[in-house]
Amino acid sequence: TKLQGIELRRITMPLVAPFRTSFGTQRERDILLLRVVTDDAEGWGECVAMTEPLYSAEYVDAAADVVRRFLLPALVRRQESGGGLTANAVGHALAPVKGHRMAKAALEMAVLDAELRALGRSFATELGAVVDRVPSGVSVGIHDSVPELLDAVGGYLDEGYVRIKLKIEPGWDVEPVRAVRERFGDDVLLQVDANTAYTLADARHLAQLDPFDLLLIEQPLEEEDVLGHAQLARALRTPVCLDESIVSAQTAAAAITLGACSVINIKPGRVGGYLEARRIHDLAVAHGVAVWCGGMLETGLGRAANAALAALPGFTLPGDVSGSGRFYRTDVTEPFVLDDGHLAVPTGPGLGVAPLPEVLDELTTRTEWLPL
Ligand SMILES: O=C(O)CCC(=O)N[C@@H](C(=O)O)c1ccccc1
Repeated sequence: TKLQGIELRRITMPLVAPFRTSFGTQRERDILLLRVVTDDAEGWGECVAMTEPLYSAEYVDAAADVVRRFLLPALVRRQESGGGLTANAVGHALAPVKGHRMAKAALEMAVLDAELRALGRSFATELGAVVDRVPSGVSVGIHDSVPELLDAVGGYLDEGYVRIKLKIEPGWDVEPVRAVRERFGDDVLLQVDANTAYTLADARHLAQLDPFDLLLIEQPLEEEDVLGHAQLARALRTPVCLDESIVSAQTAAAAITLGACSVINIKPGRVGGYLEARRIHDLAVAHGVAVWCGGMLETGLGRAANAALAALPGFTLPGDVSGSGRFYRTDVTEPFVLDDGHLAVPTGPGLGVAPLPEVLDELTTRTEWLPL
């Protein structure tokens, strides 16, 4: 397919409630969307980078800049050298640029969406989905008090979410977990996410979570401390899951081999795209490591692609693939709505969803057309 140009579009979406994690509180999302126009179709990509580099080194202004100055020219060079621009070729064409995986993922996603729409094939079919609906877990932020947390958890369980993930940090960990277990019982699927907030010195403290039968503890240590996670895993009964540390199939292989994790949270943006996400899935399955699909407060565009990914056979744990209403009053696409604790995997060509023009225009803060 021949690329004609790319639109960079920034939208601002207010969150239905502040979302507090160990690295900060978010009240709105400033999102970069890419619209790729080819001879045959157009495709949408969503960059999951946040406004500030607090989750990882990427941030949305840098993503827009690296697309404009380095990633798009790399695609132009590839196209001018006669190489067809399929999604499979995008990763290779962008490889000389170091890092910026969320920006690369958004670009690959848009090219893949255009390619699949032209072929009339869904993301689910392309990626290898084996189910048509996926179980929805929900991520619950840090609250000001345990009663407020319990109200939030009760609300999500009433909505039908099949798994609860609690954000934790030093000073907000054992007590909220114990309170959730006491109020909602031992059968609720429950896990925690530290977003790198602890150190190895906290091992004995984190072992106090072992009696609560958690599915996993996610990314307790800093992203580069793979060996530390291997040591911590030996000190805990709760399975260790990695998020920020896993940026590629190569780092996933190393983490698994070093015993740093027994579960992996796959986020396509963090690893450079949906094709690399599938490689990590395949690798994890080969090693008997469970994977689940993480979330970055995506709009319905990223949510559609995540639901397709979460339908692959190795995604044996419920992911953070929540309904649109978890974060947004109005989604940029038709909203994803929980049905008996599950989301339907889109079946249409490409993402199977597209922005609603009037909503998109209302949310747009900036748009920029880059011709090739
Ligand atoms: O369901 C969702 O989309 C959010 C899930 C979630 O908690 N995401 C966290 C995370 O650390 O995984 C996050 C949110 C925003 C930005 C970075 C990270």
